Amino acid sequence: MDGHFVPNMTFGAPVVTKIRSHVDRPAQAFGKGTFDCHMMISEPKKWVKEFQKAGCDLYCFHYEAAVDSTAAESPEAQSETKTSPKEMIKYIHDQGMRAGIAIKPKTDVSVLYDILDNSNKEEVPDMALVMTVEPGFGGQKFMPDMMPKVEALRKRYPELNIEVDGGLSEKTIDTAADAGANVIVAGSAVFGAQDPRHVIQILREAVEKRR
Ligand SMILES: O=C(CO)[C@@H](O)[C@H](O)COP(=O)(O)O
Repeated sequence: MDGHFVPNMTFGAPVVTKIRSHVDRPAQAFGKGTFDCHMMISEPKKWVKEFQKAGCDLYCFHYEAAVDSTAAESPEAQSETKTSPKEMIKYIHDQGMRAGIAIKPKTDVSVLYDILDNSNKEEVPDMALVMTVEPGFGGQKFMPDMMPKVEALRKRYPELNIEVDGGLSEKTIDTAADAGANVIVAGSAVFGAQDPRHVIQILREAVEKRR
């Protein structure tokens, strides 16, 4: 979080470097030890190389940060720092990382279809993240009305990694897993638990039993 794309700030690459020094790299894609860095930032391209050096395995940027809504009306207003989603994905792949693309709650899921249907695999994301809260703060309430987006993606892309983030817990996991989510982000439910391992196990089993 950069305090600009979202109204809050979190840590950057130095903290990722430090944690990486304690966690082995995953043996395979999405394996144990995967560092999935969700970049809630306005200039996602700027930090790709730095996060790659820090030990990030999957760099997930926001669709909304990679398109410039002012460009259609006024091409000269387009910021030089904007890079299209397809270019972003290729750039992330070129740095040896997997790529994820995230959408905020107000963004229609159909914006992802063109990106996912691309025949050039270098430009296709390895994961789509459907935000189930407005990004910016942990501890918010899960938005079940985001589930049609997950269902639509799962129906159209049976093999796609579909992540959900925001308000996931033992109470909401079945709704998300039923819709087709298979990558689960949980903050409060895990870090606030007396037995975090147990919560992780519940979340993991909910996804695995639907495979
Ligand atoms: O980062 C955000 C939103 O920006 C959060 O969604 C956390 O990543 C997950 O936190 P909980 O909702 O699980 O507390």
